[in-house]
Amino acid sequence: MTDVLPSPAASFKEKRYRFATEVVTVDNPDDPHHAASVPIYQSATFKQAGAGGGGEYDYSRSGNPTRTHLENHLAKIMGAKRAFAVTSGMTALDVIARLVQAGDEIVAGNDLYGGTNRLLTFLAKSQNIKTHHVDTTKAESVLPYLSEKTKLVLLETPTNPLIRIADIPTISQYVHDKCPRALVVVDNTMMSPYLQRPLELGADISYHSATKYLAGHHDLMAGVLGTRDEAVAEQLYYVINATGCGLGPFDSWLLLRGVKTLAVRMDKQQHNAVRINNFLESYGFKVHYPGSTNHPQYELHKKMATGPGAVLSFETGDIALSERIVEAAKLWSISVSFGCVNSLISMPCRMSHASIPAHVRAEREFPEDLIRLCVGIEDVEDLLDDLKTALEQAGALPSTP
Ligand SMILES: N[C@@H](CCSC[C@H](N)C(=O)O)C(=O)O
Repeated sequence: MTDVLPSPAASFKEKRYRFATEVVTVDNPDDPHHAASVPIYQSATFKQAGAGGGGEYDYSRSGNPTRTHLENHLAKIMGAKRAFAVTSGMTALDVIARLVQAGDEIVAGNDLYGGTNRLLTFLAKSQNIKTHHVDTTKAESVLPYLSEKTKLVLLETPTNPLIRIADIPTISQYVHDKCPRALVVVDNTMMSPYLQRPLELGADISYHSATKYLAGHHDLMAGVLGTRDEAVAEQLYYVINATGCGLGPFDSWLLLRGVKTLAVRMDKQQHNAVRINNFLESYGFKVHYPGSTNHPQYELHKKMATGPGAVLSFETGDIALSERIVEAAKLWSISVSFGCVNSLISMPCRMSHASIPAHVRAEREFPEDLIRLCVGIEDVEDLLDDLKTALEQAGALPSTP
C-alpha cells in the first residue's frame, strides 16, 4: 500500500433516494456471504499475494474494509466525493489544520467550541499560525482578514454554544473570489448531514464530531470529514495515514450502525426541542434556538438547513441560579457533548468551554450564566415536567401548588 487514497467501493447504487432512505441503506454488494450488516474486519494486517504486495488492503492504519464501507456511506450522505473517519471530532479538525503551514492565517468565529479554540491557540503558539476571530453572523466581517496568507476560513453554524448562524454561501463566495488557495471549512456537528450539507452550500470541507448526532448514543468517539475536491481528499488521506488517526474497525462498525437511525432520531429530538424552546420562551427566558421566529437569523438558517436541530441554550441572568437549575434537573444529565438519544444539560462556561480563558470569554461577551440543553428522544412531557420542576426548585419560577 502506498500513500495513494484507496478507491471507493466498486459499486454505488445508481438511483438516489431521499435522505432517510439513503442513510439507512448501506451498500455492501461485494460481501462473499451476502452479510446483511457490514462485518467488522478486526484485523491489523492483511495477507498479500506476493512479495510485491499490492493487495487492496495491507495494514488497517492505511485502510480497513469496515472503515471503507463507513467512509463510502458517509460520503454519500454528506454529498461529498470522499469522506474519512478518524478518532474524534478534534482529530478531524487536527487533520485539516495540518494543511496549514507556519505563517499562514486562519479566520474563525468569535463564538466557537472550546476545544476548537484550544487547538487554534496551540497552532498560534507552536507554529505561528494566527487566527483572526470575527463575528461570523455578518458575512462581510471576514473580508478585512482575507489575504494571500489566508489558508482556512473556519465556520460553525449554528455556533456552539450561542447558536448563531453564519451565511455559508456568501462567505464561501467571498473567500473563493479573494483567496483561491483558502479553504472554507464548516463544523456541521450540530446540524448533521440530515439537516444541512455545507458542501452543497459552497464549503470545501465539512467535518463533524461523529460522537454526537452521527453515532447518536454516546458509546464511541469519532470524527468525520468530507470534501468534493479530489486534491484536497488526497492531502487529507495522506495526513490520516501518516499520523495513524483513522478510526478502528469496531468503532467504524458502531458508527455505521448508529448513523442508520440519524433521520428518525433527529426528527424526534427536533420535535422535542421545539416544545422545550416554546416552554422556555413562554416564561420569558432569552433562548437561543434557530427554530424560534425570535432568533435574529431565523430566515438565514431556514435557507441553509431543513430544520433547527435539537441543541438550544438560554440565559437566566444569574450564574448561581443557572447552577441551581442544572443541579436540580434529574432526567437531564449534567454532561458535556450533545446529539445523544438522552437529554443533557450543561453550563458551557464551566464545562465544554471552560478551556477558553475567562478574560477571553469576557472579551467575546460570553454569557457565563448560559445553560445549554441537548434534547433527546424521551417523552417530551417528561422532559418538560423535569425542567419545570428544576426551574421551580432553583427559584427561577414560582412553585406550582
Ligand atoms: N473536557 C473536554 C470537554 C469536551 S466538550 C465536548 C463537546 N464538543 C461539547 O460541546 O459539549 C475538553 O476540554 O475538551
